[in-house]
Amino acid sequence: MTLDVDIRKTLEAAGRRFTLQARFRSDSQRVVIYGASGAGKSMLLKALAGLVTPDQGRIELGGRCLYASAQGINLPPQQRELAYLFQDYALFPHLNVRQNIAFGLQRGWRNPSSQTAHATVRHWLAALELDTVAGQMPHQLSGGQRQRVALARALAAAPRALLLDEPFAALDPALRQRMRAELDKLQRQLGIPMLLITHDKDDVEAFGDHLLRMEQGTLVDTALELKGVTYEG
Ligand SMILES: Nc1ncnc2c1ncn2[C@@H]1O[C@H](COP(=O)(O)OP(=O)(O)OP(=O)(O)O)[C@@H](O)[C@H]1O
Repeated sequence: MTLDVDIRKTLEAAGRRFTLQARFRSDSQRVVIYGASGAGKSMLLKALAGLVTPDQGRIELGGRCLYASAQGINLPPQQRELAYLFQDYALFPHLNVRQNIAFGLQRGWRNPSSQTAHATVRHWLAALELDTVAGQMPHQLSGGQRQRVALARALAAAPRALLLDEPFAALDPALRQRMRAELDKLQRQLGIPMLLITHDKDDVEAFGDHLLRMEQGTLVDTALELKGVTYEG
């Protein structure tokens, strides 16, 4: 699936100005955006998801226009069919594992029953080895389990692509390695395109089939750099 992005956004706060400029095109199933803290990675991911509106530009995924300032197109997040995995997983603390996953299924379904036994929920509980903790609340889970629940909730909605914000940052080093291997396997099984932002070189090695570097708000396509193509931002 081709992701085609050309956006610009300027933010100003306390006399400081930050400009995000991102232009890239990728057919890769595994895109990694690498950069230091504050470089603008999260802002780019949020712009793709529809959580931040660029000042100008366009975003296309698989030939479908998600945003185009010139045409006044700006699909709301729920119509973009993208799953967003937040750095802290953002699980609903008052819902158990089964309910959290069910929440991903039906937009606007605010209160799924605790006995929800929807086939899709069962599928994702099994796929991510969460059967035994299905009735537990998020605070009763380990870090790795929490991440799996967030992934299951994201994937239950059958998104067209998965956006991951520092997916392993909240885990201790040993678990990080294991969860990296699990995500690697899952992504290959599902064949779902994913775009991951990180400042961790190990994530780049594991998932960076197409690597882009974010530097002070500007995106540099390392594939083009290697080919000697000048990037104009
Ligand atoms: N609402 C805002 N108003 C003004 N500036 C902002 C706002 N939100 C973020 N910024 C600035 O935009 C820049 C990019 O922030 P962003 O969160 O995208 O960085 P990041 O690369 O994801 O960093 P990290 O890895 O620490 O999450 C930062 O310098 C930040 O200070």
